[in-house]
Amino acid sequence: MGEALRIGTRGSQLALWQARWVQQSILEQWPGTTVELVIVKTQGDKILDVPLAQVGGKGLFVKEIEEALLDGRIDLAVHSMKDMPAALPEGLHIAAVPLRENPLDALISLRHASLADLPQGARVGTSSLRRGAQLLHQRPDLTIDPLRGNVDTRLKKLETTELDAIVLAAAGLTRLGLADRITAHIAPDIMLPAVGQGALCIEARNNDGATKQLLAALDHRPTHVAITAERAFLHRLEGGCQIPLAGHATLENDQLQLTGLVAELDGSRMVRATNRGAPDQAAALGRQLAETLLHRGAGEILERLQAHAR
Ligand SMILES: NCc1[nH]cc(CCC(=O)O)c1CC(=O)O
Repeated sequence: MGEALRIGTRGSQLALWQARWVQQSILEQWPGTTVELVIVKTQGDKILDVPLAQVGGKGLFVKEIEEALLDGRIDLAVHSMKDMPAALPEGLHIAAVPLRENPLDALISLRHASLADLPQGARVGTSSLRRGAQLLHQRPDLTIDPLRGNVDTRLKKLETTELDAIVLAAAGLTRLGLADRITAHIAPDIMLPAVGQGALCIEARNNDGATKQLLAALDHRPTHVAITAERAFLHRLEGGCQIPLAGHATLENDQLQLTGLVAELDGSRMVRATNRGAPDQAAALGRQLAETLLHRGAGEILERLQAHAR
């Protein structure tokens, strides 16, 4: 191969770790390839003091990298799957989904051993509507405080503020070599993960057959199938505003199982359901689960949230 393959990534430590991991994996699969990283600065990295829900949502981290991909400044993009909106821009596709890291959320506390051990009225840091609503559903006595910034910044706030605990994705901590900071993993029946949590998304141009073929070697089919179900579920429910929404699929013994939920911001209502089916029906399974939730009251929750956002 003549020219270098350019991987586009954000500049955060976690994003760089993920991009380097993809770079290594490409080199292992295709020795002799030249692969370089191109750091793309995004608005999301510049605005760190405002809740993500107020500054344009999660698409913020992704859009500018996708523009670089569409412009041909990079050949592939590496994202956290969790940060990907359900719809991709015209001309781009998910070329590979590597093996998923631990998908669960983690509680980090300097003084308490688990969520159940937090004292009455404890303060928990998270800016995620999904985490806040599920925490309050389980423990209405808790106070949820906003918490943004990269993983290091958030961990530091545990030491410098009055927070009793914070919640972060186990995957990000593990990748950064910080798994020893995890106090307890939170079981999915208490804290259902975000759609895509723990997985990577490798995105490429539809018209770039060579890169597509090269990246196919990095795909982990069971993870990709689970992600397909989760993202079809997301696609039906994702609207104009941020909502407390979670979705997690697993593939075991060739059976796909998808659980999803939509909650009220304060956790007072939660609509949750599980759907099972064949892996080749992943997208249909996700759409069906969304319809089930809408029928069971998620529609009213979404309408109220949308009215609230206007
Ligand atoms: N919200 C930001 C974000 N996007 C991806 C991860 C890392 C975990 C993952 O890849 O799912 C994180 C940090 C976190 O939620 O703790």
